[in-house]
Amino acid sequence: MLRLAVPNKGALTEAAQTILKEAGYRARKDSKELVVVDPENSCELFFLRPKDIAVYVGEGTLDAGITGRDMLHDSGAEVEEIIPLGFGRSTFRFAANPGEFTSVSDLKGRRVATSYAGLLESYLAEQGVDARVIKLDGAVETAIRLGVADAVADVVETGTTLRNIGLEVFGEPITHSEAVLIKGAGAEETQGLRQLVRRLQGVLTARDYVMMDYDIRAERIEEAIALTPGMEGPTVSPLHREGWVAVRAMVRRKGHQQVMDQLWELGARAILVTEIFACRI
Ligand SMILES: Nc1ncnc2c1ncn2[C@@H]1O[C@H](COP(=O)(O)OP(=O)(O)OP(=O)(O)O)[C@@H](O)[C@H]1O
Ligand SMILES: O=P(O)(O)OC[C@H]1O[C@H](OP(=O)(O)OP(=O)(O)O)[C@H](O)[C@@H]1O
Ligand SMILES: [Mg+2]
Repeated sequence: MLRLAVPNKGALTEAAQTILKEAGYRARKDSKELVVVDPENSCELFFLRPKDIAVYVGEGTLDAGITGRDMLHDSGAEVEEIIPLGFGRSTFRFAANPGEFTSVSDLKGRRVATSYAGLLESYLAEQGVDARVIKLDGAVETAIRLGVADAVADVVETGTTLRNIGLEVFGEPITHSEAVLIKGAGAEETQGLRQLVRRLQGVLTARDYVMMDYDIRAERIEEAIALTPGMEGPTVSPLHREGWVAVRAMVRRKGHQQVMDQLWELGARAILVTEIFACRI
């Protein structure tokens, strides 16, 4: 039985559920369901607070989990990243009233509010800056206006929250984050976990690629293959038309319209693009 931790609340919840569903695992019926047993996949899904997930996985009570990279660093748990999952992208940054600070070294002796104290403390120590860390649970941006802190260190995605309260980022980003699949540091990858990883990689590839089919004159095939090299090499089949071949290859979704334009210029016709629903590469 694979025991997997999934965020039950917050920014990662919906996307984590979607990717697991696309990978063939059972979804929960409503947000009050805390454990879902999925006998068909020999899996139990535990819906937990995203910040607690690294702790459970690090303690070895759960085999794997989906959490944010920033959260896993913050927890200090003995876990390792298996694969990045491509959603929940954010940066973790300092912010303050405009013009007040320009770099982390300006924070010496000042108060910095955050809900990621572990991450912030280790960054400040690394930078050799002695500042006071004020631990808050959330909505930390307000701490400056309320006089509890001189600066904040928080998750920034679009920057809207900061703008709304009149704060500006300063200094280098502390870390870049996205959702990741984690397991206990040095823990053995069970058959169930290997299957989960393969399925998730399949979903990620299916999201990143499209399938492209086209017909082209045989003498232009090498130029066409240079544009659509595929994974192992494209499938080239004879066409029931003298001097023409049919080509099928996986192409990166991003930029596939440009590839179609270039193929058209080479004389390719009947260029079709279809979604890949699932795959194992
Ligand atoms: N607006 C956002 N856009 C993208 N990712 C985000 C955003 N806010 C948070 N994240 C990321 O999502 C993960 C979980 O953060 P989230 O804010 O959901 O948890 P939390 O603060 O513990 O929960 P809650 O906000 O419910 O108290 C983190 O890795 C964080 O980087
Ligand atoms: O740059 P933005 O797109 O505005 O996103 C960043 C905001 O999103 C998160 O807040 P969340 O909703 O999780 O509330 P919290 O602060 O209580 O955790 C984060 O803590 C920031 O406040
Ligand atoms: Mg939050």
